[in-house]
Amino acid sequence: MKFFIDTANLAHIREAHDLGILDGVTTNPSLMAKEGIKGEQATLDHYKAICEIVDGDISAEVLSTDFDSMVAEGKILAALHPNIVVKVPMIKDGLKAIKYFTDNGIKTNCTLIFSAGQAILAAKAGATYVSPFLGRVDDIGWDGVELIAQIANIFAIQGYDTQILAASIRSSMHIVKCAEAGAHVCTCPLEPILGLLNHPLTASGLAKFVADAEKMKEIMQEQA
Ligand SMILES: O=P(O)(O)OC[C@H]1O[C@](O)(CO)[C@@H](O)[C@@H]1O
Repeated sequence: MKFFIDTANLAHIREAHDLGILDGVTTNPSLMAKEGIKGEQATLDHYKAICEIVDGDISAEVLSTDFDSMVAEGKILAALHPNIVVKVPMIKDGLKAIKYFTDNGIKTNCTLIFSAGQAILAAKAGATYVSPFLGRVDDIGWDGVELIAQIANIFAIQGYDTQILAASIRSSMHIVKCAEAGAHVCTCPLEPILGLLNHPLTASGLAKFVADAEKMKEIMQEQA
């Protein structure tokens, strides 16, 4: 499973990149706004800055919701860098835009996926990625991981090339569950990724190793 970071924060992107486990980045208008990015040129410049840090797929979302405007916006985004993936919402015009981009060699990420039916439509239109929103499905009392597993099963049976990008991930355990359920990619903020590092037995085991190493150093100094 690939790891994408879900943020527009350049420091967090650098930190995840420096861990050596980062395969790409996803952003959305809310995440861009959180970083204070306003206006078209500032937005395009920010995407370019992200592309300079990470050599992997970078999702950049269109803001409009009609076919012609989405195509126009997507072309501008895709022209920024070969790694840009145009993120398009799961609506009727979005589906048509995905087909258009696919036919013109532009990668897409179909966002706002909440059902297997929506994932099938996006795959049929040729989306590079579908983004089921696992956390938001959990929020309404349904099972987000089960949705990922259902889509993974359907895509395997049908032989779809579209990759499942598990989104709206809220915890380290969500990441592990997505890997088990067959997601090709998970995208989440830095914290759940860093959370995977932690285990109390690792912490107590390391404390003992460090203490014993100190004792060994003291003995070696005494003997020197
Ligand atoms: O429910 P949340 O935490 O706002 O997450 C929404 C998700 O939507 C996305 O836009 C999908 O890629 C991600 O940026 C994010 O994972």
